[in-house]
Amino acid sequence: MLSGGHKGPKRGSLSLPGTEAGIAAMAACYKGFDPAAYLQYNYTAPRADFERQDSIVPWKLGCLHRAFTEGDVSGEVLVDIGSGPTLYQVLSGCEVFSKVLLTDFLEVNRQELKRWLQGQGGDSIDWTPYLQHVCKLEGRRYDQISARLRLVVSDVLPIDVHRPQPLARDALPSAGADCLVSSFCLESVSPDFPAFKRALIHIQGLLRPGGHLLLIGALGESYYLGGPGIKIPVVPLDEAQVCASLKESGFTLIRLEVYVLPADMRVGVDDVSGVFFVKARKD
Ligand SMILES: Nc1ncnc2c1ncn2[C@@H]1O[C@H](CN(CCC[C@H]2CNCc3c2ccc(Cl)c3Cl)CC[C@H](N)C(=O)O)[C@@H](O)[C@H]1O
Repeated sequence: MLSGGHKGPKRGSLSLPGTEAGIAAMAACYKGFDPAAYLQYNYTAPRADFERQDSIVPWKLGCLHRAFTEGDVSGEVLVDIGSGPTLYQVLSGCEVFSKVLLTDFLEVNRQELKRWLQGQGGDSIDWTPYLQHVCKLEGRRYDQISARLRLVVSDVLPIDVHRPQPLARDALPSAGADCLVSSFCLESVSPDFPAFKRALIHIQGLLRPGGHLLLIGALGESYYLGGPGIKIPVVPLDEAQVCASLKESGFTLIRLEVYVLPADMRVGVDDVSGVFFVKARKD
């Protein structure tokens, strides 16, 4: 109960003053997000150096490749939560699923993805090295993987993980998606740890029971640059908080892998110290 006998709103609702203000403040931070700069910061060398085993992007692609192809992940519908202007998250998944949905909060990011999918050129980044790397991992042909991606990615939808219903109602089958992938989203869009945990519960609701969650995130990060001078606060997480949040939101952890950033991967665009990869299943 709030002071003075005033009956406060029920716990965990969006209408808690601090929560609503914090979520609005995060949305305001994202107004200046610059997809081209963001891609430059995180998706070129050294963070995306395919000649280096200890580069972040090859590590992420390896985790996703193993998780999608070890035989337990199956179904029709894969949703990527908070895609940003990137599609590396679904390169392995697009071979397993016949319907892939990309999602983001910002129109500028959705436009970036739609542009690549239409194949008319003018992209902010050349995804060729990414597709070639995954082809090598999976023994697939380059022209086959890009055609497959354009075939199965059926939409790029707006999403807000702070809403109990993050997607439009008709976006998914009534049973939910068969698999979710989400990379660096929840901790980078939440004002605090309670909001991170609520967002995890919201996306859990998008998944059918027995469906899989492949979650990539930052450890020990407090900010990142979403563009020149666009400093976005991040909820600093440790492994214990990640594992506890998964358990609390109705997931069984299958595997947790951790990558510790070598010094030369710290390039001044954030203060992230590690990256986690989680494979989990909805109870
Ligand atoms: N309410 C909201 N609801 C839903 N989605 C929202 C909301 N609000 C904002 N978004 C959207 O989330 C997306 C977060 N986005 C940037 C953070 C990553 C960044 C910072 N942390 C360390 C790190 C990063 C990137 C690479 C590497 Cl290697 C590292 Cl270490 C992830 C994009 C993509 N998935 C990626 O993997 O790069 C963004 O596109 C928003 O538009």
